Amino acid sequence: MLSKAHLAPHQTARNQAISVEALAPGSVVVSVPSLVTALLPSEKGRRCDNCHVLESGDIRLRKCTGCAAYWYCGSECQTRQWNAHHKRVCKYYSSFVASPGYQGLSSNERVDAVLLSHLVMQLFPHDNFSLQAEHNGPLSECTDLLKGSRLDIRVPPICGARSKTGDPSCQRAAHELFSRFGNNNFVLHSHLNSYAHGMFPLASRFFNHSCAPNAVARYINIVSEPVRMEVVAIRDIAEGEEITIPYLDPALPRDTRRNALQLNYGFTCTCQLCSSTEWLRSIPPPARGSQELIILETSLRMAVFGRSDRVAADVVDDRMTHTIPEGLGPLFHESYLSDISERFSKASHEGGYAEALEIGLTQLALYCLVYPTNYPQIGMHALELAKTVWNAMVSGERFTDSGSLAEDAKLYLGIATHILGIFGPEGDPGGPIEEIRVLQGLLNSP
Ligand SMILES: C[S@@+](CC[C@H](N)C(=O)[O-])C[C@H]1O[C@@H](n2cnc3c(N)ncnc32)[C@H](O)[C@@H]1O
Repeated sequence: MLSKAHLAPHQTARNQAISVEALAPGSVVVSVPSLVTALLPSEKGRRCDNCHVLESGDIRLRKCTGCAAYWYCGSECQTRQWNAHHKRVCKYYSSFVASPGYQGLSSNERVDAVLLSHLVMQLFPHDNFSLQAEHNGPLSECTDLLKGSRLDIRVPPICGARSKTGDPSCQRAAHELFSRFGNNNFVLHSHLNSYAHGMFPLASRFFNHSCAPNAVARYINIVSEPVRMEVVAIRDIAEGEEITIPYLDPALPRDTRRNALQLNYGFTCTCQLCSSTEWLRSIPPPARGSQELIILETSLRMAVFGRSDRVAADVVDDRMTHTIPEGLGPLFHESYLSDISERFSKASHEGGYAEALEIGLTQLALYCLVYPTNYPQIGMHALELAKTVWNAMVSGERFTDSGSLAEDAKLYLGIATHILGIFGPEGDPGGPIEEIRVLQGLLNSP
């Protein structure tokens, strides 16, 4: 039992997390430390390998002199990780990453190979790879997790003394643990950008998936402490209601989500988004710039904002429920969202602000339909729009209705403030909440 949720039986998922009290948006349902993590290769040397804080003016990272591949913010983190698993990894790490077995893996698989190595070395410190776990210990927490449904898993090589890792009992233990990776592990993020993979067995044990979740995960980095995962309510959750989180991006097309959930987790999603969009077929959108596409995009903005040229402040009203109008099906094809995201990003960074603001508004309308209310990505996009409006205001680019630009910026900033305020700060210092504060100052200055 967690303080705000308890486990109850679930028809198909074994168990589910049920709220023991009414929760308001922004409430932290659970805060749990990581059992084990591994940084993405791009983050090595930028973050402490143990607590994952970023190098900064105040924090200087020092290399492990043994392997020259792990970095620490101080002796506390270095000692903790040494005792947890690094003393059994350090000597073998450089030959491990140069080995054909590791080199043949994709970048995600490489992170999981390192994560598995950390886990095995941590759980079996005396090379007794017995799976007979102590009740309530970390090994039993791991083996208590449901196994994934994939039959084709290929257990990656693990880093450590060859005489130990090649031992059949070690291989068996690695297989048992790895068979739970795909459907239980998490990708850690800071300001919604991924930086590591990690295991949080207690959170895995509790939270089922929904494409229309009422909670999301955020990650908290504190110097010299294990990264914490917090599950935060994004809307009102009633006492007795199931608390769910998204296992994948709900903005992915319905078929893509369903295939991925079936393949990796072995279930068919029956959430409100999946069941209300059964009619959606994969129809490609009309060509970019065509009249048909302009009509569809205008209808989309009308459906969400009640007008096509401007955002409506009440898109963040928790009582608003948006249903996807049937005629807009082609805008939910997988090529469309990636196309407009790319066009918005290009136009908002390179100028051509009028175009950026129109595409960005359409993207916001799409997000309001596919994401649940207060989903952090809606807030992040509203912030990008507010910044783009600000850039447009100071660029000197001429707009037919430039008088409303400052008002638009405030509307977008209001949406970002509301949603990202509920999500709260995550990961590294600065980030969107700081950007909102700066932009608010600029907009309010005379
Ligand atoms: C991280 S675990 C979630 C906790 C799990 N219910 C338990 O009792 O341990 C993930 C597994 O739960 C099940 N699951 C999660 N969400 C589900 C859903 N919406 N419908 C059916 N099964 C689900 C799947 O078996 C999936 O592989």
